[in-house]
This record gives sequence, C-alpha cells and structure tokens, in this order.
Amino acid sequence: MSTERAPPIIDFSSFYGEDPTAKQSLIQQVRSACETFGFFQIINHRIPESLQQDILKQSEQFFELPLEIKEKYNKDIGGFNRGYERLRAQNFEKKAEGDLKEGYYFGTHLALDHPYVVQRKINLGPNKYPEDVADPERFKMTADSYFKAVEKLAHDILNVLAATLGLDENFFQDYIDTPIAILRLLHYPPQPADASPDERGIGAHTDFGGITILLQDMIGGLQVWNRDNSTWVDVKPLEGALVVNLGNMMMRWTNDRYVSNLHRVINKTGQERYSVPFFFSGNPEFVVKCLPSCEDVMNGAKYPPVSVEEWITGRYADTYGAADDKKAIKDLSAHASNAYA
Ligand SMILES: O=C(O)CCC(=O)C(=O)O
Ligand SMILES: [Fe+2]
Repeated sequence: MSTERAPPIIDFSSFYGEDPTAKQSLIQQVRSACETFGFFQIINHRIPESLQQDILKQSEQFFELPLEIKEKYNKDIGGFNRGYERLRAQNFEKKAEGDLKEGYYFGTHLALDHPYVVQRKINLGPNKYPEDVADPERFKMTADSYFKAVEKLAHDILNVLAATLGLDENFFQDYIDTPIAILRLLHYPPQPADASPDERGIGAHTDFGGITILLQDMIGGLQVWNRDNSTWVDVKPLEGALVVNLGNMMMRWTNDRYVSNLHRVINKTGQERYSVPFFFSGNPEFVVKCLPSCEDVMNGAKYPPVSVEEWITGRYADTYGAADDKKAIKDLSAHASNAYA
C-alpha cells in the first residue's frame, strides 16, 4: 500500500544526462508512480517554459472570440476530430448538464492523400487552424511547435517506461510511428458561486490512450483519485512542470500492473482556467499485446491482443469511455461517501 499523498514530482534531467545511478533512480520513481497513482509531474524536461506560455496565450486568444466565430471551426465540420468543441459538449459523469469547458482539437497532421487518411484511420487527417485570432500565423506556428515538442517528450517518456518494464529501449519504435495523437486546448470558465454541487469542469474519467502529457496553468482544479484512502487529491500546479498520466491502453498492455487512474477538474477559483493535454495513442496498426514482463505466472495475460485502432475506436464507441468509467465511479462511491465532495 502506498503512503504517497499526491502524485510525485520527478526530475527528468537525468534522462538527458550521463549519470547511470541518477537514471536508475528516475526509472524507479517512474515505475513506482505508475503502480500507484498512474500520475506524476515532471520537471526539467525539454519543453521550454516560453513555449508553454505561448500555447496558453494563443489558446486564451482563441477562446475569447465570439461564439459564432468559434463555431465556424466546430469539429463536427470537416471530420478528422479537429477544431472547436463547444461548452458542455462532453458529460463524463452523466450529470444533468455537461462539463463546464470548451476545447479545440489538433492531431497528427496528415495530408488527405496519406494512405492512413485514405484508409480512414481514426483521428488521422489534416489540422484546422483558426483565421480569426489576432495573429493566425503565430497561432499556427505555436500549435505546431508545441505539438512537435510534446510528441518528442512522449517518445522520451516511453523510453523511460520501457526501462521501468525491463524492455529494450527501442521497444516502442513501431508504436510511435505515425501515431494517433491529439492535442487539446481547453478552457474552463469559473463555475459560479451558486453552481450546483454537481458542476464539473470535466467529470471523473480515465484517459483511454497510451500516455497523456498535460500542461496546466497556475489556477488549479485538477484532482486524481487516491485508491488507497479513497479521496480526491489535488494535482497542484507547478510552474514549468508537466503532468503525465497513463491511459487505459497502457493499463491493459501491462496486464493491470500500471494504473490508468480516475481524474476530474472542478474550477471553483473564480478565474478562467486553461490547460493543454496531449493524448498519445500510437500507430493505428500496432498490436497491443500483454508485455512479457507483465504476464501473470499462473494465469498469463488477462486481455487478448488488440490493435491501437480497434482499441481507440472501441473506446470512442463507449461514449468517451463512459461505460467503464461509470462502473469505476460506482465502485468508488461504494468505497467513499465523500467521493464527490
Ligand atoms: O484539464 C485538465 O487538467 C485535465 C483534462 C483531462 O483530464 C482530459 O482532457 O482528459
Ligand atoms: Fe483526462
């Protein structure tokens, strides 16, 4: 049983350094975080703070636009899951009203004649960029640079995860090629003082891909479930840090050894909150099959192999994973009456 009260803050600099002892310590810290919270924060990664600030600033400029302008970029227009998602469009906990946030989706940018686009692989296609922001060129450049930087960081984190699982450092080579990956700009308006206790910025859910790397501003409101004492704990904003968490695909891949944990956002601060999650799900044709180091000695693998595309398509069909998460939420409530306090 873990005695940790919050996801750890892990210094990533030793990944880029030459000290093998420090690298081993990093691997150990990441392994332990994956087995307990399935969440950690990293500092001293290679995404410059200036780029983090720029993407948050551009995001703010987009969301300030009038609704009818934002709707021009609605992700229901043109396909590929790119563009604007209006306020309350998602409803993870199936409350009376949807989640109090709006978003803008980018992904791996592929031309219309790319074979994966021709084959209609889920979420793969061209990006959509707004023309109505103050500086559209700058907006596009910032979104593209951040996407590239966070994708590279995902590769580095997967490299460390391979080490935590006793796998070859190139294990994820085919997985990371031409990946299904989504970058979301998110805006959470403050919830009014007299808001219903049911109000959520984003209701409790688990992410369904491989890994998520989240940039959050300094406002706060993100919480993760502590499975040991059945309470919600804050994932406190830390300047320059990025939050990393594992998705359902990684939990399945590791035969449930690593945790894909419930989390939610409630913005009671009275201020606008912005965050930028990046969801890395991997190459659509890659087959996710129980890792050799995770097979149970007696019972082998719990789950049959599944391709990334099948998995992601299935999770979307469960309405953003709501079916499984509903059950997890019910289990949580049975453990703790204050689960949603
Ligand atoms: O905005 C956040 O802090 C969390 C967002 C999140 O969990 C998600 O988009 O899946
Ligand atoms: Fe999430």
